Amino acid sequence: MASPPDTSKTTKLERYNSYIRRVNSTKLLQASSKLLFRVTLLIALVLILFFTLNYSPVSDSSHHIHTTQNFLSSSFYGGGASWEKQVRHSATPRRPNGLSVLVTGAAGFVGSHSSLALKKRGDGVLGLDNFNSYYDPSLKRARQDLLSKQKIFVVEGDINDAELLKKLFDIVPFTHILHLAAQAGVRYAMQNPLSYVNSNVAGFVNLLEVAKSSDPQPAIVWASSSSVYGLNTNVPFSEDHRTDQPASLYAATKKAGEAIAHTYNHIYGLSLTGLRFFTVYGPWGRPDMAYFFFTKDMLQGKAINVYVTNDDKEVARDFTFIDDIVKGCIGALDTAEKSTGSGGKKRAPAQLRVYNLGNTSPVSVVKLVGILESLLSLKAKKHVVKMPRNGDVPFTHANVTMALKDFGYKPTTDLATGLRKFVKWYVNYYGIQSRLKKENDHSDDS
Ligand SMILES: O=C(O)[C@H]1O[C@H](OP(=O)(O)OP(=O)(O)OC[C@H]2O[C@@H](n3ccc(=O)[nH]c3=O)[C@H](O)[C@@H]2O)[C@H](O)[C@@H](O)[C@H]1O
Repeated sequence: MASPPDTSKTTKLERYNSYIRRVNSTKLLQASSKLLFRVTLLIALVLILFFTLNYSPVSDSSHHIHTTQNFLSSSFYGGGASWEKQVRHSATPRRPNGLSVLVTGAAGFVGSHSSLALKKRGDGVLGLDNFNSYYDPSLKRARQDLLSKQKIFVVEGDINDAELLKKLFDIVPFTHILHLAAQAGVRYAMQNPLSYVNSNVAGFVNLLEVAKSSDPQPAIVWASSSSVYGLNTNVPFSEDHRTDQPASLYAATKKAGEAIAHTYNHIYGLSLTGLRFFTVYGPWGRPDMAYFFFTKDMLQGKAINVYVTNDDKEVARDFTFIDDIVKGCIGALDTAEKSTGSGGKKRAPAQLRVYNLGNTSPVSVVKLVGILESLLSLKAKKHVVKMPRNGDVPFTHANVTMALKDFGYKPTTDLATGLRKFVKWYVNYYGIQSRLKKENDHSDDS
C-alpha cells in the first residue's frame, strides 16, 4: 500500500518557495523605490538648475530675485536673459545724449523723486535698493510701484554686494551713478552704530571699487550731509568751513565718505561730486524725520517733544524741499565731468566737488510745529525739552553760492508751501482727510 504523500514536506517546500518569492518581491520593491527616489532627486536637481539659470521675473521681479538669491547663495542674481533685458531697457536713455544712471537707494525718499525726474526727461535709470526695514518698507514698495509705472526697474540688492554691482556694470555702460543709498538719521546712530559703517563707509567703498574698475568709469554724484558741519558755529555754512567736529556717528561716516571720495578721485581718476543735503522734506518723505512723525503724532493726539538748546534757545534747521533738492541733484549730474581713468588706471586729473544744497533760510522747530498746527487745524501737545546729547546740532544754515554759480541751484520753496504739499500727500496716502481745512485741498500743488 502506497504510503500517503508526505504533506508535511510538501507544505514546508511550498512555504519555503513562497518565502523566497516574498523576499524577492520585497527586494524588487526596495530596488524600484530606490530607483524612483534617485530619479525624483535627479529631476528635482535638473528643475532647480533650469529655473535658476533661466529665471525670468515677470512682475514684482525684484522680490522674486531676492528670493532666488537667498535660496541659492548671496552671489546669485537671477541673471536670466529676461532679467538682463529689464536691466538694460530701464538703463537705456530715450533722448539723444541722454544719461544712463544707476540710482542707488532708488526706493528711498530722494532716490525715488530723482529717478522719476531723470526718467521724465528721457534719461535711462536703473534703481538699486535693499528695501531694509529702518523705516516701514511698505512705503519703499509704494515708491517702487511709482517707479515701475514709469518703467524704472529697481533691482533688489545691497551696495555691499560686489558681484551684483559688477554684473550690473557688465550689462550696462553707466555714464553716471547717483549714489543715495545710505543709513540715514542722526539719532539712530547711537542705537545701531555699525549700520552706519556698513552702508556709509563699507558700502560706499564697495561701490567705488566697482566703479573704478569699470570701463568706461562713470561720474559719481553722491549724498553727503549738512551734518558734516557739526559743531561749526560760523554761519551760514560754506563748503570751505571746517568739518572736523562731527556731532554724530552719522555725520562722521558722511565726513569719512568725503575723504574716501578724495582718495578715489586722486588714485583712480573718478569724477566725484558730494552734495551736502540740508534736512530734506516733502511728499513721500522719511517717517523717521521730525516733520513726518510730528504730523503723525499730532493727528493721533499724542504729545511731541520740541527740543530747545541747553540755554533755552530754539533749535532751527535749513529745511529744504524735495523738488529743490532734485533740481540740485540733476544740476550736479549734468555738470559732472567724465571720469578720467579706465579699468582701474587713472589717465589724468579728474573733477572733485562738494556742494551745499540747502534752502538758505533756517526755520525754528517751534515755527515748524506752528505751521503744522495750522495745516492740520489742531493744537499740538508740545513738550518743550532740552535737546538730548544724541548727535543733534542746534542750528543749520546753508550758503549755496557755489551750487548757484556752477549749476544754477536756486531753492524756491518756503517751509509753509512745502509742508502744505507734504500734508496733502500725507493725508491722501494714509487716508485721513477729515480733519483738514478745506482750503488745503484747494492749495496749489504742481
Ligand atoms: O541735514 C542732514 O544732513 C540731516 O537731516 C536730517 O536730520 P535732522 O536735521 O536732524 O532732521 P530731523 O531728525 O527731522 O530733525 C529736525 C529738527 O527737529 C528737532 N527734533 C527732532 C526730534 C524730536 O523729537 N524733536 C525735535 O525737536 C531736531 O533737533 C532738529 O532740529 C536727516 O534726518 C538726516 O538723515 C540728515 O540727512
